[in-house]
Amino acid sequence: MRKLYNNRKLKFYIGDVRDPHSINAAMRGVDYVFHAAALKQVPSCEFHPMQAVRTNVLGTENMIEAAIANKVKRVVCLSTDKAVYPINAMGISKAMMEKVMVAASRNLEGTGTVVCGTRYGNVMASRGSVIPLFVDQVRNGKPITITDPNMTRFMMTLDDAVDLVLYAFTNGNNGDIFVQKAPAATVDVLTQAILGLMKKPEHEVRVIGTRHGEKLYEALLSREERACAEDLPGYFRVPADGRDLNYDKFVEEGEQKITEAVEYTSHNTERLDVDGMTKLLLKLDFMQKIARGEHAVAQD
Ligand SMILES: O=c1ccn([C@@H]2O[C@H](COP(=O)(O)OP(=O)(O)O[C@H]3O[C@H](CO)[C@@H](O)[C@H](O)[C@H]3O)[C@@H](O)[C@H]2O)c(=O)[nH]1
Repeated sequence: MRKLYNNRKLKFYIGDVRDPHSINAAMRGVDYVFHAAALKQVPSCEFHPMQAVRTNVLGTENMIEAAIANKVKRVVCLSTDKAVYPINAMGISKAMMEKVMVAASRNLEGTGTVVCGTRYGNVMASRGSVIPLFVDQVRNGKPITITDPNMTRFMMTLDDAVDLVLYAFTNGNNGDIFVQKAPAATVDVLTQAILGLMKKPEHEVRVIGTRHGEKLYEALLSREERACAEDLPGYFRVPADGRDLNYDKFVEEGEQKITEAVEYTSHNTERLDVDGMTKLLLKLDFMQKIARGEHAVAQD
């Protein structure tokens, strides 16, 4: 990376969020932190859950403590839709990461540090994800392996993900979690759109069944969060629950709203058809190259 970017403003450190000393050194003199370090692949976390705890939960605690100690002004933690109603180790560890962030946010008065978070869905064509996998399968003449044609996922471009992080960075109060409103598609629609762009509509497709820890659909907001989320143009803001442990002080407000609220999921958001999915795919440099028959490498 140092050679690739060749920019004197960039400094690279060898370290690990699991090692507090290494991140403390990297945070000296830093104003802002975007915390993206994570074990993010669902099946591998399923087999190694404690590794997910070490990086995603304890690593976040280390990072926030180092940020406070070094008087960092703003910290944005990146989470995932898989943290909502989590069923897999990756999602559970990210849900705990959010809890660590929100709990820390309650004790920051007077420190000058603000911590907030973002939650997003699948970043299209990110490294190790389904789009580059399907493209490789087609190129190598292998069948496309579909888990479940009816499974839906939120679809975001890398630019959308960056916009969300910058939105949180600009607008976040302590403990806020921001979610971007996003369309979704079924795996079947995604497959048809990719095959159409690669001009291989007849390519063999094989259904392999759901992988470890996978959900039929994802949620970006739980019902309880939707009831208290601020509905902003393009985004939702979930404020931290600001109550303390003296629950008897608080009137039971908001229960009616929770009954009426509906979670925000990849099944009930705007649904893309093959045309819509194709248009969205063509926003990606990666897919434009693939559609032209050129070589392309997935982004991180
Ligand atoms: O051979 C395959 C692999 C995947 N899929 C499906 O494609 C969709 C997307 O899969 P994948 O790209 O592996 O992403 P997810 O497992 O949904 O997880 C990604 O998206 C999350 C956001 O939801 C991030 O938090 C994770 O880090 C990231 O790996 C899912 O419905 C899979 O079942 C297939 O049909 N066939």
